[in-house]
Amino acid sequence: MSPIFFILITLLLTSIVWSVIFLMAWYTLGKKLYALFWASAFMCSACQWGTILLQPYFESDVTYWMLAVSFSMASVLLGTWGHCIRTRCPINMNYLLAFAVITFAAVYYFKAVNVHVGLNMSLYIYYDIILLFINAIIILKHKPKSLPAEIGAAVTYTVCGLCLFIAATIALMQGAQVNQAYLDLYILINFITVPTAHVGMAVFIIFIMASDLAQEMQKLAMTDVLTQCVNRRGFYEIGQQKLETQLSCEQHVSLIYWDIDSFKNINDEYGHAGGDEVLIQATKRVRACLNKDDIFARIGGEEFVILIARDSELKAKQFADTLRTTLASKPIEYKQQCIDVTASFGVISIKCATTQIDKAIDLADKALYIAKHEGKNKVAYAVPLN
Ligand SMILES: Nc1nc2c(ncn2[C@@H]2O[C@H](COP(=O)(O)OP(=O)(O)OP(=O)(O)O)[C@@H](O)[C@H]2O)c(=O)[nH]1
Repeated sequence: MSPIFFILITLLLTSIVWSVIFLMAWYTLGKKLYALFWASAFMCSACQWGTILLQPYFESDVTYWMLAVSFSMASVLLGTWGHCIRTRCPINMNYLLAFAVITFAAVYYFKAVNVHVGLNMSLYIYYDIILLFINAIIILKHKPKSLPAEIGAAVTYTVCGLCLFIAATIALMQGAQVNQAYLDLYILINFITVPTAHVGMAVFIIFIMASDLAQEMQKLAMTDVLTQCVNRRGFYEIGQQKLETQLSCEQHVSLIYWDIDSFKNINDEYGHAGGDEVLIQATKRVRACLNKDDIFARIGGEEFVILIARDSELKAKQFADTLRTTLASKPIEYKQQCIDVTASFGVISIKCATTQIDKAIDLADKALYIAKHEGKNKVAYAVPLN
């Protein structure tokens, strides 16, 4: 029996296994739609290898070829669709579908109407190659800093695309009729690279899903459930890093420590649920005033810190007063009742990138203590940390 038969059997079985794995990943890892697309992509791949294995049983060579071609194109298209969904890439899938239909029609034309072996063997592979390159770009471009799994997947897609490009070009070089020498070379390159690329792509996609999950978990571990702010642990982890980057970008950095005034009284008057609602609404109001890069953390019951960077020292200093007036501007509604809320603020300017964030928090906390002692609903400034 030809070794190609065994390679095809291996490809068929591994495609089925990958499809089942992606189906299970869809079920267990939060029913992400893109996992379903990848499961279908590998199922189409299995159908493609199955069709090739069953070639001797087809009465019409055109039917056999067009079926194998459609499974190959569907597999790459569904895989790409999955990546587009995961990365929220704005590519209009209708264009890729239309491109697939045109390629399919062209392959049919050169297979059944005006026979040209080189073209009917290579055109659909060129379609697959273009999609593989698109995949690599989508995966790398959607975030400023790609995950190692994404880099690995993009490299695998690119290498696979390049190998297929060589194989397709050799197939095309046959011209209108079969050329045995080119055909043998095509088969050699194809069957050396396809199994490795196949396994490589599947493993990297699984690795991407695991990395996404790890990132989600890490985000959850650093998020306060009630207010959706960063929690104490998260602030210590990202605050220091942020401080260094912002100061190196010549930004003016301030740390604001604030605390809702007489929160115990709010709890006593409106109950714990009322207190929780105040925390939620107050943080929403504050968040609406922040820039995208500011870090907003809840580090205690009704105590928060914000690390901001502004292009002038005055803006960075005055920002706490904007927050104070915003919070006090109107009462918070809770069960048809109005709760007046104010907060006190301690602010410290940080000028040196090596400043330890916990030292800055300590000094801002001392300033907050002064604001409380001066009658609450106030902003107090600590001596800047040089
Ligand atoms: N509703 C609610 N209350 C909380 C939460 N965490 C802490 N608290 C309450 O917040 C209150 C904080 O009270 P204090 O530390 O005395 O502070 P305060 O009443 O705001 O007084 P000042 O800070 O001096 O203005 C306590 O009664 C805590 O039980 C929470 O997640 N939800």
